[in-house]
Amino acid sequence: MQIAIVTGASSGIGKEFVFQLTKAYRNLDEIWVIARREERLVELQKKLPLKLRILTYDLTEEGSITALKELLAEEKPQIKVLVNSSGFGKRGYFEENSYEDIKGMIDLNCRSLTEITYVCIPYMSKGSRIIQLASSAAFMPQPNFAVYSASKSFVFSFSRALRRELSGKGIYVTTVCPGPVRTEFFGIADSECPRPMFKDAFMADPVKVVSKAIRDSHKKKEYSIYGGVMKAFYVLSKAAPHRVLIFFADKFFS
Ligand SMILES: NC(=O)C1=CN([C@@H]2O[C@H](COP(=O)(O)OP(=O)(O)OC[C@H]3O[C@@H](n4cnc5c(N)ncnc54)[C@H](OP(=O)(O)O)[C@@H]3O)[C@@H](O)[C@H]2O)C=CC1
Ligand SMILES: CC(=O)[C@H](N)C(=O)O
Repeated sequence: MQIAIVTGASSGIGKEFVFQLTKAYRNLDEIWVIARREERLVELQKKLPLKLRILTYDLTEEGSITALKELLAEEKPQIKVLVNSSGFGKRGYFEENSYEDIKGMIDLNCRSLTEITYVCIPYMSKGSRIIQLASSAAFMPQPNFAVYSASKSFVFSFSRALRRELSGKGIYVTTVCPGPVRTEFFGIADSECPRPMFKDAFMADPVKVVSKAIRDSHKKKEYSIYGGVMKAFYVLSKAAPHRVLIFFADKFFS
């Protein structure tokens, strides 16, 4: 059985991946979709011809990835694509964030992504793809979004090294680093601290971000950055001293 696995499939970027993978990978037998909101996943199934395996997991809960591991051992599928899209961020100064949110960001964005990748690799082979959702927030430390941006730097760093390690097996890892994308993400992220207004000017369409990510993954690209502004930001984050960028980010953009 050939499958794709998509985490964060109940909303936003993950959900869009499910739609677009159905068209981009014609030989899939199933897409395994992971999120907490089962009703959303059931609704998604109604819109798709391909069978979805609905896995209602809270990935921060002990045992959820063990359940996935056991299911993989039982079904022994060939994983053609893994998309790790579950994630959340909470804006605000570190000491003002609740520790529950801080721990949750690290747990979901870093630990669960790492563990899912680990349990899936044994079921991948030459030509399989891993698509990891990092963010443009990975490019430099961001005051007022400190733990989120650090969690995404982890994803970016881990995934680029993993790409090298897996290249001998013909498994390709692409890290997706979007700027702001119009999804439900901001309902949670901005609930206690509004986002800087300028972000609204760069809000991208998830359809375009995902379409580029799938194209870049097919081209075996190391990373996928949608839009000229975010590409320029990436170059700036490489060229300018982070001390200076962090100062301006805190003063004008937090
Ligand atoms: N939107 C943006 O501007 C950007 C987003 N990103 C990244 O892209 C990824 C997707 O974000 P986006 O689609 O925008 O956000 P959404 O809020 O729209 O989707 C987040 C997804 O993660 C799932 N999720 C959240 N918590 C858990 C949990 N504990 N266990 C299992 N699943 C969970 C949600 O499902 P449910 O609630 O049903 O569990 C949902 O499907 C994230 O990693 C985000 O950091 C990167 C750059 C920009
Ligand atoms: C939420 C994100 O990850 C985005 N890159 C942003 O900085 O708004």
